[in-house]
Amino acid sequence: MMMRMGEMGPQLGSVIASVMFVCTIFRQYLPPQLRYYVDKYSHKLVKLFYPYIQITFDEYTTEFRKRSEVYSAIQSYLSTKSSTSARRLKAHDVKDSKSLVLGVDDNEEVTDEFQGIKLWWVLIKREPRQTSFSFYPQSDEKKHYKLTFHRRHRDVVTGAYLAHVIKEGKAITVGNRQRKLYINNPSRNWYTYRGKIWSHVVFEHPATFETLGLHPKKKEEIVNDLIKFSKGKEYYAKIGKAWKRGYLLYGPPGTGKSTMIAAMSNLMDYDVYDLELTTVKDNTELRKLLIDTPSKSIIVIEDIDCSLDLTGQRKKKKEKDEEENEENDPVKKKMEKEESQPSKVTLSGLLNFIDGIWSACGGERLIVFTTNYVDKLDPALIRRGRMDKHIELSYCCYEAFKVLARNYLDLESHELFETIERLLGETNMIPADVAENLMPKSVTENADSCLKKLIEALETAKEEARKKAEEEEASKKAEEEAKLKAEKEEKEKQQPAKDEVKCNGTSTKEEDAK
Ligand SMILES: Nc1ncnc2c1ncn2[C@@H]1O[C@H](COP(=O)(O)OP(=O)(O)OP(=O)(O)O)[C@@H](O)[C@H]1O
Ligand SMILES: [Mg+2]
Repeated sequence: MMMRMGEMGPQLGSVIASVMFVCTIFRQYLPPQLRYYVDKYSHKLVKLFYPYIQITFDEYTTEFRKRSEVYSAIQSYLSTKSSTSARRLKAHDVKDSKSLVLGVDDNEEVTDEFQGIKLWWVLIKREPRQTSFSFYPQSDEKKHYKLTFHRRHRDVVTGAYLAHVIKEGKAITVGNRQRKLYINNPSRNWYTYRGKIWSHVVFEHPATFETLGLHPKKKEEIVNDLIKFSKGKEYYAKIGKAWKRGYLLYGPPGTGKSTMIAAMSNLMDYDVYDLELTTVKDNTELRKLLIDTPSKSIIVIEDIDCSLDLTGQRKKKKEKDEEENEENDPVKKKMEKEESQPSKVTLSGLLNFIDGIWSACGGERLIVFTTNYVDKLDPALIRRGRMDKHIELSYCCYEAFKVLARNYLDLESHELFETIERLLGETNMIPADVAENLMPKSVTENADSCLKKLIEALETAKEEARKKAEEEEASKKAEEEAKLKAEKEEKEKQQPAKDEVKCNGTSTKEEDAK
C-alpha cells in the first residue's frame, strides 16, 4: 500500500489539492472561530496523507531577469531522462547548442531515481493572464520546474541529488555546446556592439592532431602535454600555481602554427580568443579583454613580434594593401587612420597580465603566441614559466610527409616514397606546399600523379635553392673581388704620394748634406 502511495505521489497531491480547494470554498461560509480549526486540522490532514515536498525552480532569476543557470542545467539533465520516460517531448534549439535538445513538454511528468529514491519532475508553464505588448515576449511567460519527493529524503535530495543534477546538466550543456572563435572589437566600436568587447563566430575548423603534418613523436609529446594540463586542476592547486599554460609556436610561414591552434582547440574543446593586439588601445583595454575570457579557453596572439611593434613588416604590408584599395574613400581613410594609431600596449603590460592575478581567475587557460622570428622576441617574453613550452614548426620532414600522404591520398606506402624521402632531406619545403602538391586538382589526378607532381616541385625547389646558393656565392665572390680591387687601388693611390714624400725627404737630406 505504501509502495503504491509512493509511486502515485504527485498524482495524490493533485487529488488532495482538489479536496483543499473545495475546503477553501466552504471555509468562507464558516464563522471565524470555526475557520481557525478547519485551517489547523486541514493542514495536519494534508501532512498526514501527503508526505511530499515540492521545490520549484524558476526559469528567470528575479535579479536582472537573467535566465537561471540552475534551470538550464535541469533542462539539459532532464533532456536525457525525458527521451526514455516521457511520452510527450518537446524539441527545441538551445542557444549555443550544436544539436536539438529534447525536453519535457509542458505539464508532462518525468520520473527519476537517485540512490533508490524516487523523484518526480514536471515543467509547469503559466500563460500571461492578459495579453500585453512587450518587446521581450519571454518575460510574460512564466515557466518553472517542480520537483516532488518524499519528505524523509529531504537531506539527500537537497544535498547530493541537486548537486548531481546541476553537475550532470552542466556537463551535458558543455558536451552539446558549439565551440566559438572570438575576435576582439576595437574599443571605438564597443558602443556599437552594445558593450560587447569580443565578437564571435562558430568555430568549425576541421584540423586535428591526426591530420597535422608533424613528426609523430613531437605530436605525441604535445598531445600528452595538453591532456596532462587539462587533468591538472588538483596538481596546479597543490603546487600553488595558476592553472594556465603558455605555448610559443615558432617557425617559417606555412608550417602549421595556426593549424595547430585549431587542432588544440578541437582536442581540448576550448573556445579560441584570437587577440589582435594591434587594435588594443592600451594596457587598460587589454586588461578588460583578458578579464572577459572565461576558463576553458585558448588565448591566441599571432605574430607577437609584429603585434608589439607596429612597424612590423606584416602590419606594414597590410596597411599598404588597404591603402591601395581605399585610396578614394575619405571616410574609410579616416577610419583607417584612426585604426592605425599606434597601440600603447606595452610588453610589460602584457607580461603583467600573463603573470598577474588575472591568470588565476577561472583557470584552465592556454596562452599561445606565434611568431616567424623567434630570435626577434624579447627574452622576457619567452622565458620559462611564462611560455612553458616552445614548439618549433619547421620544414616538412619525411615523417610529416607520410602523415600528409595518408590524409590527402590514403597512402601508407608507395614506390615513389623513397625518392621523396631523399629529396626532402636535400631541400626545404614547408608543409603547406607539400600539402598543396598532394591535393588532387581534378578527377583525373590520382595518387601517382600527385606524388610525381610533388617530386617535380621538390626538384624545382632543389634546383632553385642550388641556383640561389650559386648566385649568392657568385655575388659574395664578386663583392670580395670588388673589395680587394678597391683596396689595391687605394694602395696604388697612396704609393706615388709616399714616393713623393720619399723624394722630398731625399731632397731635404740632400739639401742638408749640402
Ligand atoms: N604541418 C602541417 N600539416 C598539415 N597542413 C599544414 C601544415 N602546415 C601547413 N599546412 C597547411 O597550410 C596552410 C597554412 O598553414 P598555417 O596557416 O597553419 O601556417 P602558419 O604556420 O600559421 O603560417 P603563418 O606564419 O603565415 O601564419 C593550412 O591551410 C594547412 O592546410
Ligand atoms: Mg598562422
